[in-house]
Amino acid sequence: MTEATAILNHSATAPVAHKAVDNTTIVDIEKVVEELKHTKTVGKPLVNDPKFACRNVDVFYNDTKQAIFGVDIDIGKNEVVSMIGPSGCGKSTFLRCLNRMNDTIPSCRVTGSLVLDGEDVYAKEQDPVLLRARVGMVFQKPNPFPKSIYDNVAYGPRLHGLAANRAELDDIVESSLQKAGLFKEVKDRLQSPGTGLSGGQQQRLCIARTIAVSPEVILMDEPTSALDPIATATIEELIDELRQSFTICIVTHSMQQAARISQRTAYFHLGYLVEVNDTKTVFTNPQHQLTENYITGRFG
Ligand SMILES: Nc1ncnc2c1ncn2[C@@H]1O[C@H](COP(=O)(O)OP(=O)(O)OP(=O)(O)O)[C@@H](O)[C@H]1O
Repeated sequence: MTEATAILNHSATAPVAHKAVDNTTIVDIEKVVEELKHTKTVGKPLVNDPKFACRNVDVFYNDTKQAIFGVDIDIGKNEVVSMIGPSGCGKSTFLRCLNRMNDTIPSCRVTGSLVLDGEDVYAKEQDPVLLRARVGMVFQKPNPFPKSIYDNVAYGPRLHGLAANRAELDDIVESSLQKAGLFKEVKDRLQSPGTGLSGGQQQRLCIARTIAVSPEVILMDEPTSALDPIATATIEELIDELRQSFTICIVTHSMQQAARISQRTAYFHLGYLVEVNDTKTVFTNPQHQLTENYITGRFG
């Protein structure tokens, strides 16, 4: 158990002071917003030689609702960054900026700069389909295509012409299933429907499908929230292995999960990026009062 996890476990069993509604726990949202407007993100939002460099990112829905305010953050190579914060604070909205998934929401507008290995993700010449192969995404609910296990994984390589022949495609399918920790369980039924697998297996199939196009970054939006603890543990182990080859950003509601799997953790609040730091620091010595309130369960 990591120190950060131990502290979290302790706070989960500590007296639940946060449940008492008294003057110390009532949050004056307007005051908080006013403060956040004038405060820079604390901790270590930037890294040397980032994979992703995001600067002054704002996101609007319907031009009237601003969901993300001036976010500056780097995502380092081969690191897992967790994004945590209360419901509605903008974690998923920000994650979706990284591979332009927000383009699929007509009312959504993103401004600022998001640079992947020196390339502007929002440049006119950027093809979002190719971008999403480089920056893959795994969703909350496993969403295999209504196709065989084999065809789920082969879908992306076929679309992007990554295999010259059937043998190459077979190799990509097998190695992707291997990396996703699923091959042994499905090798004798590759032609069976992907939807016939258990929830945890389906999520690993979706991870295999993402890996099959050799992405550089994998975005995960609450990838284990629909899974039982055993399937969750399997995916968490997998994330740790995948970090050797990929950069990973994960949105999670589980602080224990963030503590277990990520090197840095980013705390969002009301659309502002309040704090980013080494995961251990965030959970053992948070620098911002709002982060501390959240991790000790005062709100969220
Ligand atoms: N398609 C949309 N249209 C309008 N507003 C939206 C849309 N999607 C999200 N929002 C709003 O943007 C804000 C941020 O939402 P988002 O889903 O990014 O938060 P979140 O932190 O991921 O929340 P949760 O943890 O509950 O999933 C919220 O106020 C939400 O209501």
